[in-house]
Amino acid sequence: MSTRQFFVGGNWKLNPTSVGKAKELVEVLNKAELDPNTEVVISPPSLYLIPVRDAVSNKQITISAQNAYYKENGAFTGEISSSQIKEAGIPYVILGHSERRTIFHETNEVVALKTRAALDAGLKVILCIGETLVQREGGETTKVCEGQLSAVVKQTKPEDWSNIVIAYEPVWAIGTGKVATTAQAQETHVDVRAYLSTAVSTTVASETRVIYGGSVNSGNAKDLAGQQDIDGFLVGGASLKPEFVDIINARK
Ligand SMILES: O=C(CO)COP(=O)(O)O
Repeated sequence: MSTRQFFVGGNWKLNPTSVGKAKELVEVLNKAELDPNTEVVISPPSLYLIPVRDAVSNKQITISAQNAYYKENGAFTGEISSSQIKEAGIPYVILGHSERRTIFHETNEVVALKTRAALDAGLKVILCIGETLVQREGGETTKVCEGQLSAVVKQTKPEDWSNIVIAYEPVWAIGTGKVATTAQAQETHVDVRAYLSTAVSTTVASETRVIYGGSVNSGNAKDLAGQQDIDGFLVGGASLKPEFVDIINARK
């Protein structure tokens, strides 16, 4: 097994519907017995970042924003910046989630600029990549993931990668109940490492955590977590349920 620490993130997306419910989710985690070897990160909507930060009592759990703009300040109505997130004591930001790419039209280049800005502000980045069903069926998975990564490679130096976790999230598996098979996920993770090895360095390829996202639940997490190149998960729907604890403990 590698020295890469197992990482489980809960991407709450635009959930739950009140700060009280957000605190209830935190309470479940505060009381749970979590595998001390897993890094646990929860990502509430921006408005709940600070109350959730304050509600977390288990030091093993840290917080992530779900997005950040690449400008530090200015006339950008509706945006928040990485430096504001950092100042609020939030260590992580998710960037390039497929919902941002698809619904909000974020290009590879915009995601790369956001990554650069987040790293410059001192945040750690959960960088999401992944192909659509049409792209997978067209045999383009590797090409698509490499394109998404190469835009970020252009904006970064090898040393930046210790602050990046790559989340491979095939779009066809997100929120659909169709999880990638362990073989499909493992194969793409190997391809991601092969790409990093040539585009950045062999050290970055072997040390960067590559986690999987897309319909992960307590029933499939153990099998996926047993794969050599799957270093954890980014969980959507199941991170809002008590089974999130079982996913955190998938390697226990
Ligand atoms: O998008 C995801 C995590 O970022 C995955 O969502 P689901 O776990 O709901 O499929």
